[in-house]
Amino acid sequence: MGRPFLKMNGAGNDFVVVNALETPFAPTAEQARAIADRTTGEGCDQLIAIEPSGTADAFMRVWNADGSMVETCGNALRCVGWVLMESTGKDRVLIDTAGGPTVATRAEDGQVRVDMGAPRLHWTEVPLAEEMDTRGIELQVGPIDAPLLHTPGAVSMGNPHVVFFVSETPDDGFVRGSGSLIEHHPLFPEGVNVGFVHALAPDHIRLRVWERGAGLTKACGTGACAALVASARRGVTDRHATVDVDGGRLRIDWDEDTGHVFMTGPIEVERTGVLAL
Ligand SMILES: N[C@H](CCC[C@H](N)C(=O)O)C(=O)O
Repeated sequence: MGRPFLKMNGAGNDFVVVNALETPFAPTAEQARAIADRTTGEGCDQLIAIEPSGTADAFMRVWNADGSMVETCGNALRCVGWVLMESTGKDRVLIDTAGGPTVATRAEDGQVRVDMGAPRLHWTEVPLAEEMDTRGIELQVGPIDAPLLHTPGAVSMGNPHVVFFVSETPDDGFVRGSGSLIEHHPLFPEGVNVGFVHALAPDHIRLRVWERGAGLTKACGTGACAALVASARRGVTDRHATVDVDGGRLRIDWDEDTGHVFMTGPIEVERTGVLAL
């Protein structure tokens, strides 16, 4: 018995989305990895399940391409928010995740806005393996006397992020080489998503991300949120910025009153399919 799914993306970050509101969906890590495989499976950055929730319109479960189950996924929240709003006729839906509750609403031009909640900024919340100032942690890559990368910010959006500030947009080789090195660095007990911020203006960032468990992706929603928060904390940008990622453009706002981070961006339904589980 096959399992229907929607193939979707948010700014190019792509997902296989399974509606598990009526029928449970519990793939093993190996099955999740096989689905995500771009050669022999459906191919996606993350596998997503929309599950029932006693406290929200739905619970969103996330598996990375490597089969690991993780806390949350910003771009997928926008896609799942769209699916739920379309199916219920609502303009606002509450989506719970292992990284905390979020609210999705319709935005202009068919885009979806998600309230990602407040960033978690204490070293124990990222988490880090030792106490550090998360505005600029003691981590460097490359020669001791001339590091290629150093003093990044660290932020959790429900999932762990380290954010480096670079003076030019890094190429694929640099992102892959340094990202894969840092993803499993012992300073990050739960691993980490690695962002590279090239600040173009106080309200404009170019961002590339090496994702924990998925590698170099076209966009990372929580990564864009973490990048804006880390940049604002360092005075590199304001609290409101356009974030250009490989697959498109996101708008990130770190609200002064609520302390919540809002992400607005496009969603796309690419196709439907059936999983041969
Ligand atoms: N790789 C992330 C999960 C997906 C995040 C990303 N795709 C997003 O849009 O936030 C992690 O292991 O925490």
